[in-house]
Amino acid sequence: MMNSCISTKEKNIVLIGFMGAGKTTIGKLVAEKLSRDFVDIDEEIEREFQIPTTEIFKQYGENYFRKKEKEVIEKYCKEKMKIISVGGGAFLQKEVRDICLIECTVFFLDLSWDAWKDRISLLIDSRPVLQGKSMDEIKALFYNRQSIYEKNHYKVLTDNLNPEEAANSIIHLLQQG
Ligand SMILES: Nc1ncnc2c1ncn2[C@@H]1O[C@H](COP(=O)(O)OP(=O)(O)O)[C@@H](O)[C@H]1O
Ligand SMILES: O=C(O)C1=C[C@@H](OP(=O)(O)O)[C@@H](O)[C@H](O)C1
Ligand SMILES: [Mg+2]
Repeated sequence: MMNSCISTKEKNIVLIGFMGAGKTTIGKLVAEKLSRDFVDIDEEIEREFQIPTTEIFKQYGENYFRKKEKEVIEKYCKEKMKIISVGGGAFLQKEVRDICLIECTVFFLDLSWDAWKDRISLLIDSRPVLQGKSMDEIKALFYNRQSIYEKNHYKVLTDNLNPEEAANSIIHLLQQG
């Protein structure tokens, strides 16, 4: 069932952007500040499988993870008032882009490559897509992925914002309508 009759104020908020852009961290803060429920799609999948994402990729493969990711996103998109952080690869799937853009308010957390590369050590162990890649390959992935995030309702450049400031920017944009 589609949520097309849901008012903008009640719509889920979906955070998209490259791995490490801060979707999980900032999403939690937005949820706290707005007293809404927070859903992290990766955490939901990890809870179901009882293993981390890196293990899901190893044991079941990326295609299986993507199928599961789509199912979980479709499930939460049918709800309302949630703050949802999706993984950085979720928008690779057209069905995911379409349902999020139609049913929810989508914020792209943008970050420059220069700012992102300083975060690599925080990410390398937990992001299967980065493992075994050279810095040049990761840079190419970063730029190739930018086009999938172009379709959004709002974009927040987070280079000079701490998580709290980024969460406040999202809330400010929402309140402005
Ligand atoms: N605005 C920010 N400034 C500095 N560090 C950040 C910011 N947002 C997130 N981080 C840090 O970057 C890492 C990745 O954040 P995370 O929320 O997991 O990103 P994502 O969910 O987009 O992959 C974490 O260690 C987090 O503390
Ligand atoms: O970009 C990707 O392909 C992925 C991003 C990860 O989420 P974050 O964007 O929260 O790191 C997680 O879904 C998985 O490791 C795959
Ligand atoms: Mg995350």
